[in-house]
Amino acid sequence: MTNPSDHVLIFDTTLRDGEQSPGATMTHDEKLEIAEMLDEMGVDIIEAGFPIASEGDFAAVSEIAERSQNSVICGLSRANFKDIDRCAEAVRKAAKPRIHTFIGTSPLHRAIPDLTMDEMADLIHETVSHARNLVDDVQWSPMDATRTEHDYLCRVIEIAIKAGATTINIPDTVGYTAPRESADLIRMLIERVPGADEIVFATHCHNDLGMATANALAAVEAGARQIECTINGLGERAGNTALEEVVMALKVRNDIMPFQTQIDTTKIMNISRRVAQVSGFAVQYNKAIVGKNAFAHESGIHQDGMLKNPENFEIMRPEDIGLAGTSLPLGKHSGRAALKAKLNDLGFDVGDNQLKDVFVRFKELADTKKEVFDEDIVALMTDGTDDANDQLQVKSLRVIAGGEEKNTADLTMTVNGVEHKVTSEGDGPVDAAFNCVKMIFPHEARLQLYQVHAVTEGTDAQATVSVRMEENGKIVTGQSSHTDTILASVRAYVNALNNLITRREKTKPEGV
Ligand SMILES: CC(=O)SCCNC(=O)CCNC(=O)[C@H](O)C(C)(C)COP(=O)(O)OP(=O)(O)OC[C@H]1O[C@@H](n2cnc3c(N)ncnc32)[C@H](O)[C@@H]1OP(=O)(O)O
Ligand SMILES: CC(C)C(=O)C(=O)O
Repeated sequence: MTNPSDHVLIFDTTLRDGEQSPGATMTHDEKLEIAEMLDEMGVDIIEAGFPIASEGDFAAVSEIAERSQNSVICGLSRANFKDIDRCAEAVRKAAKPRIHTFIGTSPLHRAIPDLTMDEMADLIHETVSHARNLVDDVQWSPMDATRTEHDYLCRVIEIAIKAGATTINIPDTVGYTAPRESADLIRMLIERVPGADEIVFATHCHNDLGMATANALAAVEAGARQIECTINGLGERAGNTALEEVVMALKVRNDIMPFQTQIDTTKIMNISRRVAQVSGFAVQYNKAIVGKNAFAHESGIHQDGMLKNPENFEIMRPEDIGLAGTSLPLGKHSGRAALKAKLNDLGFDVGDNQLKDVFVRFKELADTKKEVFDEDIVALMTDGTDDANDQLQVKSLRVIAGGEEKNTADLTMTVNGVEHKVTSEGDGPVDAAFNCVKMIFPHEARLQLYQVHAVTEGTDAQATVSVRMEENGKIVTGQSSHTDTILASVRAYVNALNNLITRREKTKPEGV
């Protein structure tokens, strides 16, 4: 018989098993902050640390116990009185204290303290009884349960229940089990262990084979009613079951997994970011639920589908986990629908022809950049170059720069449709390229300002170049943006010259 209750308790062990990830150590204050966030988001039980491990761990568990408002506060202890007493002392001030004690029961783990099966059974009875004399809420774990002989597992769980354990946790310590086996194990224990219906079975899965979430959910379907998990799946080796994954799976697929948690899912994103910061473990981009790309769509077909109806490509709303919304980052796979939506967002009202033109330049840019940012789009829209009616047009540019030698540029430009190719030297690549322009289009205009700034971050950022020139007291400007700074410079310069030509024509005396 499976457990008839549909409420699944969420036991978070970010501060204990999560902190055991090499390098994830958190400071005292960071632990208090994370515990407060867990408490506020509705976590039923917080495993705050391993009090015997160090003075620091003891202090953190004690202070979290004192401060917690809603959650049960739990500490871990080995199967000895010293650990259990220290743990009891640490959780003493909690409104709802829990002692969690464990010992490895599989053949491999029984060999560590070198105990016979009977000796270990006696030790379990003594230690769980001792813990139960100190607090009412005792959790016991047969470490490496999934590699423990079933008969022995049933025997020691029965002993722990009789000694007063109120929660029996079934750890898949080395991430070895698989969903069907995880469910069968819980079902077998519920059927065979006397007193199983009096306690809560918990599932504690590791992710060594990438199955922690699936194994935890399978255990719940078989009757477990407590999931042990961590924020971002932090934990020993490949980590633990990720809290955000099991909670959202139960929410999104409640039709086939009709279980409830009391987690306020809108707080997920915030705590995920904070745990990533304090642990120093960045969340991978494609991580389920909390990865940067979990609610981002770059490809045109998906973006178009998302704009028509978000349900086309999203099974949950970003707001459900506390994100402001879906993002449709623009890149080389994007299409016109997303570009138009972005232009509208940025305040540009474009007609079909202009969209067609901008789209061509956008694709050219996207081919040279990983991601096209809002600033890149603004730069594309305000770029003064590439007007088909311009008298001067840059066709190609090649520069040889660096080293001791003078820099050289080869420029091909058309003047009123006639192609010119020249080569020139200069004091730098920009100077060499500008000298080429002067050879093709000689003029007396003075360069007053030449300014470059990166529109976005990174070495593939677009550079926006602004040029100001003066001729007979008249000022003209030119602008261009490109990931190639030298090309942007030449195009800005030529843009200013085209504006100068237009200005000359407008101001020339009539009849001349
Ligand atoms: C699967 C898990 O996540 S289990 C939790 C793992 N977490 C940690 O280990 C983090 C905290 N641990 C620590 O700070 C230290 O290991 C301490 C303070 C607990 C112990 O430190 P030490 O006394 O130096 O022992 P050490 O770490 O070298 O070895 C562990 C000892 O605990 C014993 N032990 C391990 N598990 C248990 C257990 N459940 N019950 C009783 N004894 C145990 C081992 O047999 C070994 O004993 P020994 O020293 O007599 O050989
Ligand atoms: C202490 C136990 C629950 C544990 O962390 C494990 O077995 O992975």
